[in-house]
Amino acid sequence: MSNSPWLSLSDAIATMLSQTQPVSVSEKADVKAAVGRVLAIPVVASINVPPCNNSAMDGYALKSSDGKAGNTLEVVGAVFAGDSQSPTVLPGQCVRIMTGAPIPTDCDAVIIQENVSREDDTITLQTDTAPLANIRETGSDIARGDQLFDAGHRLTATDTMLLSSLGLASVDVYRQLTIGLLATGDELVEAGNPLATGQIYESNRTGVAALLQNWQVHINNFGIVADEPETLKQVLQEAQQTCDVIISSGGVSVGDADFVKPVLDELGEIGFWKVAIKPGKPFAFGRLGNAVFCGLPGNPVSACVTTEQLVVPVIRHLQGETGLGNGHRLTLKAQITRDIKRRAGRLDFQRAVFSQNADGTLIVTPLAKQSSGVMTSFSKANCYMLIPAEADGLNTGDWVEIQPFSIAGKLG
Ligand SMILES: Nc1nc2c(c(=O)[nH]1)N[C@H]1C(S)=C(S)[C@@H](COP(=O)(O)OP(=O)(O)OC[C@H]3O[C@@H](n4cnc5c(N)ncnc54)[C@H](O)[C@@H]3O)O[C@H]1N2
Ligand code: MOO
Repeated sequence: MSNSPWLSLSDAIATMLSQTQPVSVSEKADVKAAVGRVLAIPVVASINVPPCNNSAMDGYALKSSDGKAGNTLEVVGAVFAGDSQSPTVLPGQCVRIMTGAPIPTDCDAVIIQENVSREDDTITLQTDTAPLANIRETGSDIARGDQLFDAGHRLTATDTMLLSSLGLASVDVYRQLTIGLLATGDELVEAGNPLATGQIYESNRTGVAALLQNWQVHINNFGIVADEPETLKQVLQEAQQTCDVIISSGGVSVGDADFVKPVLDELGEIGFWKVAIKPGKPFAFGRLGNAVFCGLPGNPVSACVTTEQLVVPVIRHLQGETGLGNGHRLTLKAQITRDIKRRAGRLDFQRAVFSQNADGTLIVTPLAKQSSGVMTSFSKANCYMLIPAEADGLNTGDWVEIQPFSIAGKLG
C-alpha cells in the first residue's frame, strides 16, 4: 500500500472509467475511412473467403490420382483468375492454371510449373503431387458465419482490409467524440506572432492534438484563454455545450493565477485532483455538465504525459472500446544502463532511449534532462522508462518497465 496523499495512476484510471459512460450512438462509417473507429455491432462473415477453391500458384491443375512423378499428362485447356467455366478434365489430363483461378471441379491438386517439363500439349511431372497441393480451399481464411470482431473492437488498418475482403463497404461504429481543447495562460502566444518580453509560444495544444490524432476524435479548438476566471468560465460554458471531453492545459496548480480548479468546482464538479505520477501530479479530472473535464498541468512534458497516461484511456473508454483494463499500453522489460538516485513517492515516467542487445535483451538509458519543461528530451527519446513509486533509486542492470513510443518513425 502506498502512503501517498494522491491517487495512484491505476486508481485514477479506474475512477475515471467508473465515472464515465461510453457513447451509445452509432453511425455507418466507410470501411476505407474506418481505421481507429470502434465497432458498435459485431462483424459476422456473410460469405466464405476465399469463396471457392482456387490455385495458390501458377502451374497445372490435375487429379492427385495422376500426380506421380514421371507421369505424362495431356494439357486440355487453361483457367485464369475470374473464369467462371470449369473445363472437363479426364484421367490422364490436366489444365494450365494461374494463381487465383478457380480449381476445375474434376481436379484436386495443382503442380507448380517449375516442377514439370512441358512439350507441346503435354507435361511430365517431376515431383509427386498430393491431394490439395497448392489449393486455397473455400472458407479457409474466413468461413461464412464466423464472428470476426466483437462490438467494442477498435479497427486496425489490416482489419479494414479484412472487412473489404468480405465485400463490406461500410460498418457500424460508435459516433466520433468531440474534444474541446484550450490552453490557459497570460504568457501564451500563438505561433506565427511576435513574442514580447515575458511571453512564450503556446505549444501544448499542438502536442495534445497530435497525440490524440491516433484515436479518431474530432478536435474543437477553443484557443488560448487568459488567466482570468470570468473569461475561463465563458469558454468552458461554451465548450460544454458541444464537447464530450474538454481538455485544458495550465492553471491547475496552486499559484495565484491558477483558476482552473476553482472554476471547475463552481461550474461543475471535481472528481479528483492530483495523481502520484511524475511529471503530471496536478492533473484534475471532473465534469462540466455532460462533458468530461481533464485539466492538464501546463508544463509541456507534463501535458503530454498526462494526455497519454490518463486522457487517452478515458477517451478510449468513452469511445466504447472494450477490454482496456489498466493495461492500455504495451509495456516491456529492459535493463537500465546506469544508476539513478531519486526521492520515492510518485510513479516516474522518464524519457529514455531503449535498444536491443545482440542476445535479444532490451536495454534502456534515461535522458539526462528530465525537467517537465524540457521538450527536447521527448524528441531524443523513443520510450518512457517507468520508475515505480516506492523506488528511491535504481541500480545499473535492474529490470524496469518501458513503454515504447508509438510515433511513426521512432522505432525503425
Ligand atoms: N508551490 C507549488 N508550485 C507548483 C507545484 C506544486 O505542487 N506546488 N506543482 C508544480 C508542477 S509539478 C506543475 S506540473 C506545475 C503545473 O502548473 P499549472 O498547471 O498551474 O501550469 P502553469 O503554471 O499554467 O504553467 C506551468 C509552466 O508551463 C508553461 N505553459 C503553460 N501552458 C503552456 C502551453 N500551452 N504551452 C507552452 N507552455 C505552457 C507555463 O508558462 C509555465 O512555465 O506547477 C508547478 N508549481
Ligand atoms: O507534475 Mo509536474 O508535471 O512534475 O512538472
